[in-house]
Amino acid sequence: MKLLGSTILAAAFGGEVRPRPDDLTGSEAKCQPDAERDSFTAGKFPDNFKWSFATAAYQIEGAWDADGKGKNIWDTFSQTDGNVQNNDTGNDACKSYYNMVRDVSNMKSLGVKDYRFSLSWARLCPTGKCKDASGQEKRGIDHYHKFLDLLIEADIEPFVTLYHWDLPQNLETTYKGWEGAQVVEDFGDYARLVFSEYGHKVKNWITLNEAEVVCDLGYGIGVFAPGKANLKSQFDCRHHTVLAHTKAYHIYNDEFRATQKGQIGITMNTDWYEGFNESKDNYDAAQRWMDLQLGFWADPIYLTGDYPESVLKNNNDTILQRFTAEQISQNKGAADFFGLNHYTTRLVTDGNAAGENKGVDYTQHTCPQWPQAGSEWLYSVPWGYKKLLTYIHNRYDSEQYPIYVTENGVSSRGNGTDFEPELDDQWRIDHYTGYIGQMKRAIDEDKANVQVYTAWSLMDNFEWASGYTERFGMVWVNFTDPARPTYFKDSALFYSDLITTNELQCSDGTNDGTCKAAPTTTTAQTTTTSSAQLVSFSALFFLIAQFF
Ligand SMILES: CCCCCCCCCCCCC/C=C/[C@@H](O)[C@@H](N)CO[C@@H]1O[C@H](CO)[C@H](O)[C@H](O)[C@H]1O
Repeated sequence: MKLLGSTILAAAFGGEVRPRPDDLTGSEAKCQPDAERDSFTAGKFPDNFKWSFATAAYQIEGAWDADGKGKNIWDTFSQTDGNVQNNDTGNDACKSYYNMVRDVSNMKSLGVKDYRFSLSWARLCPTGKCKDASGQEKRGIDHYHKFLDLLIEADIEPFVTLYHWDLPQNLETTYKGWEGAQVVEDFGDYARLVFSEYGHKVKNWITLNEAEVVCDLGYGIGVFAPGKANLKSQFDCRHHTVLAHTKAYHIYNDEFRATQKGQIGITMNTDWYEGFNESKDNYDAAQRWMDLQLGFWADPIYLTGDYPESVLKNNNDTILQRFTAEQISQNKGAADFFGLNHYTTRLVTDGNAAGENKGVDYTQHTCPQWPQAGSEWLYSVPWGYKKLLTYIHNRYDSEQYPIYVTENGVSSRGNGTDFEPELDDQWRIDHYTGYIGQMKRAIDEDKANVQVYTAWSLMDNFEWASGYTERFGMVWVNFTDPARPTYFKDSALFYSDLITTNELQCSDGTNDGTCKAAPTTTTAQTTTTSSAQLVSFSALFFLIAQFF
């Protein structure tokens, strides 16, 4: 493996480069290279460390109306013109519903031992109502039995996510989905069905994937399903996701744990938010972002049972429902591990508001030096990952709640076509090497108890509102060919090597324990995006950044 120059790295990330919202000049201290901060170590990982791949049902399965499956909110959203780039849908996606053997055999060839995937709620219970047999769909239930049997036969351990964004449409139509309190009960019934059906085959359960994205993008600004834009809807959704997780945890704990002997947790997503400089106001502003994006779920479950102080202080009870004393005691400690999805970093400044808004506002910034991936929001900043892991270790006690990294990865955009697959993704290997190296530092230097690392994703798939324009996979999928042939990218071989040896090599192939991070540079602006798109993406990001 060769260390590529940073210009190539930056250009190859996307092929087609996105507009950037950077407002920093790059001369700011935290944008500058820092040898100590940016270097990372190679070498062996702890024994029993698990290397996994992740996917999600709606993003890979297709077969959107096969075998009695009910419609879900992403079917509705993507089948409505104008919601997804190119009006792409997940109707067929990677056709994994029909290609279970292909997916398992790809993993087997790569030496994969652990695989995270999600169940489609509406495949098991078409209306979302799972309480009794009349609401359940046997063909859907049988499908996942077959898939689990294939995994087990291939010696691949399943990590199963119950909810990865595809809420049965009926629940959205009947009581506004995650806005309605009834969703907590219905999610509990769904969880009970899943544990009782599959609990003898599955020992690792993840209740919800990225509730923050579900609620903020789906109900708060409406760029994801179900496409609502309302502050109260967003916070009702947030509140109900905490309660839904806690409900499922206690069902597992009380009814299944003793016999099934598995573990259960939630997966939260967060960027690393770093004070722009050492000023206390900026440090506090960054902490407020951490509280809102991560602490909203992590504090109730792993710390106090209740929302972080800044969240309680800055949101009155007409917006944010408060937990009862009983709920607080049910929330606290309701997990066996700390599931984390992490992709990128932001610098934060305080809004400098006075009066009653003091300590409320903040602004995010990115450095022009940070290489941008194929997704506009994703900048490659490996040092932020180490800081985040250390923060989680200290604040949420990773000795008690081991950290399972359930997603980390990087996208390309526009490089290669289905007819000319771009399988040389050394830039992706360099990105993973940097992030995994910084994770190793957090483990070795700061004693963060990280036990699982999961790459997003096994294969290219339906990237939500971006459709098929962004590729996160280590396996290339030809979305034009009805047979959906797949090809290993170079990164798949890199990851396979990591799984087999449990040892990280530096990008230049050396392994003396001290790799130097690849220098970074501004992404080359060779965009082919139209100016109309530039305006809309910038506007969208302005909206997201200003939202809270
Ligand atoms: C014609 C209309 C086009 C509209 C285009 C809208 C684009 C919206 C972009 C929204 C920005 C998203 C920011 C969120 C980022 C991440 O937190 C989030 N995507 C992480 O979620 C996980 O990401 C994986 C890769 O993105 C993967 O998709 C997985 O399912 C998620 O768990």
